[in-house]
Amino acid sequence: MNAVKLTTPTGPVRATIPLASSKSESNRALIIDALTDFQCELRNLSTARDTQTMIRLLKSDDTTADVLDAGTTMRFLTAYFAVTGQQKIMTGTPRMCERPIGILVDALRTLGADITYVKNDGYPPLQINGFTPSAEAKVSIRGDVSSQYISALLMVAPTLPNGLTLELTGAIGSRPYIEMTLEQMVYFGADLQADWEAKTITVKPKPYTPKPYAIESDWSGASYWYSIAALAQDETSELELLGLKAKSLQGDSAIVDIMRSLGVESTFTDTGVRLTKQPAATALSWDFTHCPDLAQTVAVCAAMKGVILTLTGIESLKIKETDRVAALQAELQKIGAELVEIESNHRYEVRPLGNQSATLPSIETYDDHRMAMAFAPVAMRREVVIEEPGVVAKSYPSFWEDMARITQVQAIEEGSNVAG
Ligand SMILES: O=C(O)C1=C[C@@H](OP(=O)(O)O)[C@@H](O)[C@H](O)C1
Ligand SMILES: C=C(OP(=O)(O)O)C(=O)O
Repeated sequence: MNAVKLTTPTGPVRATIPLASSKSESNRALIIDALTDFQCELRNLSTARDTQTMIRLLKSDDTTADVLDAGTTMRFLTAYFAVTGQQKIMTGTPRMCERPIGILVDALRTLGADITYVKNDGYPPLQINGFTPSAEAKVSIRGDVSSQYISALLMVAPTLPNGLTLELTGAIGSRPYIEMTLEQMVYFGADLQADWEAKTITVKPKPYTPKPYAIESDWSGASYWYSIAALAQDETSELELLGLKAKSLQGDSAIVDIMRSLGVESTFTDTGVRLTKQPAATALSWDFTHCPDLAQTVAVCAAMKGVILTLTGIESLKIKETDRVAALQAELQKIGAELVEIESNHRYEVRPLGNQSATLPSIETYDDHRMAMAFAPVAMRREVVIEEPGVVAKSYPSFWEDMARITQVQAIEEGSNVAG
């Protein structure tokens, strides 16, 4: 087995963490840059595999674009290649080919794209054959499956001859990601209007203006450090996370509010944010509709702290890198907690059972970077093994190097006994 064993630190946990930059902001900036013929100067692009894959595919003349496991790369490039009239086969990992894309393909077809499915209707791989702009400039689209379809359409909208009006139907999930898209578009000169009451977004046809753009550090990646601060046993522990701003485009900056209840105080500085410890609540309810990527972090943190956590808005977790609800249910048991469904597909509860087993827990990661990083902070309370640690490369390649700043990260070779 390929794994890492994490040791429990003795004494206060103190470190300055550089963090990866946001793959969400990076991938949007890259699409907009491509639409300006690569005239923007993008600074601090993410080293995340999802972003590096986007860079590689934007430069490639290959007819097959393999996005690996990168959801934004799949959705954003499908819209970009379609409206720029490129012939491409879009594919990815087996899991990517189980993640739905029919809602985006239907919308692009309405706008004039010729797209066919290579295997299963509604799922990658897809073949993009060309684009004949239709007179239609209005599209209705569901808002409750993935906001990435909406962001993908919005970013290409200024290049359409008649612009685009999107009518969002049903509940809207991950809204801060749509707002991030709109803010980046406006920065690059887009003319648009969003009416959240009427659930309508209108984008005028108008070319983007090339400009320099600097990407912020990743708040989703920061969440693991918040969990580490919350679980650190020494009350004088202190972490500084570099490159984060109080006013962020990223909805996952909600971790500041969530972690206040779990015992972490945030102080913003000129260089980032300083985390210190404060008393924690014994129970917490949180709606993750608009910050789904934080759910695993908070669930594991609550389980280890003995906090009863009620989670709502986690339906979309089932169609991400893995079924994250099922993965959490299986792995939380190994650290003496359970994730119980209270109300069908809507309300869940993390119940810490308080019976930590003496056996060293070995956490499976299901090809999901967030499973690895969400469970790593367990090491603040007890030794833990994280299997297939390389999964972190999707969003935060230097995660284990950063972990080594605060604790011992021991690589475990294939076939060795981890029970020691
Ligand atoms: O637009 C984005 O950058 C993202 C949107 C979210 O996906 P959904 O909109 O599918 O929830 C989030 O989970 C993902 O990690 C990144
Ligand atoms: C869901 C995620 O990414 P994507 O959907 O872009 O693969 C994530 O990073 O947690």
